[in-house]
Amino acid sequence: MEYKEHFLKGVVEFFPKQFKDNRGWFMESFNEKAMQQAGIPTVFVQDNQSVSFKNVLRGLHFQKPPFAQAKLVRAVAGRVLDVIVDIRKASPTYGKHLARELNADQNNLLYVPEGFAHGFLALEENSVFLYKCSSYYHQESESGLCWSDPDLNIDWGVKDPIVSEKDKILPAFKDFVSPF
Ligand SMILES: Cc1cn([C@H]2C[C@H](O)[C@@H](COP(=O)(O)OP(=O)(O)O[C@H]3O[C@H](C)C(=O)[C@H](O)[C@H]3O)O2)c(=O)[nH]c1=O
Repeated sequence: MEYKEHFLKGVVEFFPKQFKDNRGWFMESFNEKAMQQAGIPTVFVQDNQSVSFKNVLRGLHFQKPPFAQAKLVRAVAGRVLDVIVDIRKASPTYGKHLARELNADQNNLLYVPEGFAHGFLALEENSVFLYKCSSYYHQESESGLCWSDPDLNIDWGVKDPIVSEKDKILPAFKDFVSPF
């Protein structure tokens, strides 16, 4: 499977080959060997799926160690703007973010290591987001950062997304002490 390493260390984007014929198309959406070839040692234990109306923004979320999660994320329907923020204190790209469109045409997948806050904006109605996690959900370990934080300076392309009450009160980056 073709892949590309991004400037944030450990972040890899995969581009599965689509086999098209007169019935439609086929692709391998996950292949452990492809992960190993990209130098990713992760074992996944949980799949998550969410459906979002257009302009829904979920994030920026992470689980604190020892329940930190690496994720392999993709849009299986619609389009999303996926954003990850490096919150690894010792990283030279601490506080920097990557924004990538994930869509059901390209079927690109993004591998997000532990130590990143993650969120996405649904660019189309009923965008279906499917992702693998390397640790189980642990509600008490959930944390996050404010999606519109001025210091993170993320251009989401929308001014007034639909955000959960929980996400509306996530902390500012300037007050943040990373657990990574
Ligand atoms: C994440 C999760 C949630 N839940 C329950 C808890 C709530 O009752 C309900 C909705 O959860 P939440 O509002 O946290 O869902 P999202 O806002 O989509 O959260 C996710 O959004 C961003 C994009 C992420 O990267 C994380 O995986 C995750 O935080 O599902 C579970 O039962 N298991 C789970 O693994």
